[in-house]
Amino acid sequence: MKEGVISRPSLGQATDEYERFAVGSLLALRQYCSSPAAAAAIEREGAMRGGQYDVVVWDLERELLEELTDARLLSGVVVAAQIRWLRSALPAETSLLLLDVPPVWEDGSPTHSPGWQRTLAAFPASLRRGLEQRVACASVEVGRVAEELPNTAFVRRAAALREGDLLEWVHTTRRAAAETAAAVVHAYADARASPVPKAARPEAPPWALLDGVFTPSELARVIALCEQLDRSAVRDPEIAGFKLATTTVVHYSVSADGAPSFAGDEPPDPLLDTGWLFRPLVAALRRGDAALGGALPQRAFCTSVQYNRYHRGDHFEHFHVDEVECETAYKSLSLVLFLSRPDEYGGGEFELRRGEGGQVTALRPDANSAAVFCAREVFHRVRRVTRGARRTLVLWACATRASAVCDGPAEPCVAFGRIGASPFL
Ligand SMILES: O=C(O)CCC(=O)C(=O)O
Ligand SMILES: [Fe+2]
Repeated sequence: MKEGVISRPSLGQATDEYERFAVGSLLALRQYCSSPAAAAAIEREGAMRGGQYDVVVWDLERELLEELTDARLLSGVVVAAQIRWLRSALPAETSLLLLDVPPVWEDGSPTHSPGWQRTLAAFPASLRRGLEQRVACASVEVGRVAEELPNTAFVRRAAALREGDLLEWVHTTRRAAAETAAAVVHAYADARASPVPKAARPEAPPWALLDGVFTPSELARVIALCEQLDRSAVRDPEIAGFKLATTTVVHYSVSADGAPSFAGDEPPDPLLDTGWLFRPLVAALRRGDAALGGALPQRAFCTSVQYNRYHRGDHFEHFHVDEVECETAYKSLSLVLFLSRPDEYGGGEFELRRGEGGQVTALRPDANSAAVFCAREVFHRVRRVTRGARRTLVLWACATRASAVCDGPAEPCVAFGRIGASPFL
C-alpha cells in the first residue's frame, strides 16, 4: 500500500458524499452499532463503499502510529485497531481509505488548544517532525483532491485552509470519529481496572416520554436546519430487514470565541456552530435520566445527532437495542426526538419492548417530544411508513466502564463528546 495515493477513476464518482461517507463515520457506526447483525451489515457497507470510494491514503500505521504508540498516546492504539478492522473489512485490492484519523489526544483537547500545544511541546523532536510532515502531506492531498473535485463544498472549504489548520479541521468535522476514538481511548484505560458496569436499577421504568424538548423558537430553528439538510440529502441504501431511511449526522461544533468557523463569501454552513441544537437535547437526556431513576454514570458524554427521515415505504423494522457490547465505551441512554406530528405520517409507529420477551408498546408521540430509554435494555423499532414523512433526531449519552462506578460530583453530567480533562460541563 502506498501512502498518499488517490485513485483517479473512483474519485470521478465522488461528490460531497466523499466527505459524508468518509470512513470515520463507518467506524463510528461500527463502534456504536447495536447488534451482531448490524455490525455485519455495516461491515458489508464498509466493503461496498470501499469499492466505490477509493480515497486518500494516509498510511498512519507505519511511522507516525508507531511513534504515537511509543509515546503512549492511546489514540495511537485506537487508530491501529481501527485500521486493522478496516483492512479486514475491505477487499484486499482496495487501497486503504482513511480520510480522517482525528487527532484525539488523551485529554480530548482540540489541536490548537493550550492542551495540544503542551502535548506537542512535550514530544521528542522526531515525533514533532513526523507530525508536521503528516500535516503537510495531508494538505498536499487536499490540494490534489481540489483539482479533481473543484466544485464541492468540502473542497472549497478544505482548500481554503492553511496547513496548520488541517488537523483542527479534521477534528471539528469528523466529530463522530473523534468521539469514538476518545471514548475508546478512555475505555482502554478504564478496562484495566474496572468492574462490569452497574446494571440499571430494577425498579426503574424502562422508558420516559418527555414533551416540549425545544422552545418554540428553538423548534423553528431546528425545522429550518432540517429543511436545509433535506435539500442536500442523499438517500441511504436499504439494509434489507434492518433499515431504510435517510440519515444525516450533525456534529457538535462550536468555535471557542463564538465567531463563525469559516468566514468568506460562502453562505454560513448550517452544520457549523451547532451548540444551540445540542443544549436542549442534552438537557432532555438529563431529564430522561432523572425520570428513569438516575442511572446515568457520573462521567458521560453525548454523541453526534442523527437526523432521520422516513418517507413512504421507509422503516427501521429490525427490533434492536442500541448497545450490546459494553466492553469499552458504551451507549447508556438513547434519545429519540420526534419532529413530525402524528398526522403528518401513516404507520411509522415507534415500538418499544423491555428485554427479549417483553410486551410491545407502540407510540406515535407528539412533535417536539422525546423517548428516552436505556440503550442496553430497551428493544425498539420503527414500523414502515405508509404515508407522508416521519422525522426524528436521535442521540445517545455514552459512558465508559469505569465511569459507571467512579466517584464524581453528585450530579451526573453530560459533556459534549469530550471526556477526560473536563468531563463535567
Ligand atoms: O428514528 C427513530 O425513530 C429510531 C432510530 C433508531 O432506533 C436508531 O437510530 O437506533
Ligand atoms: Fe435504535
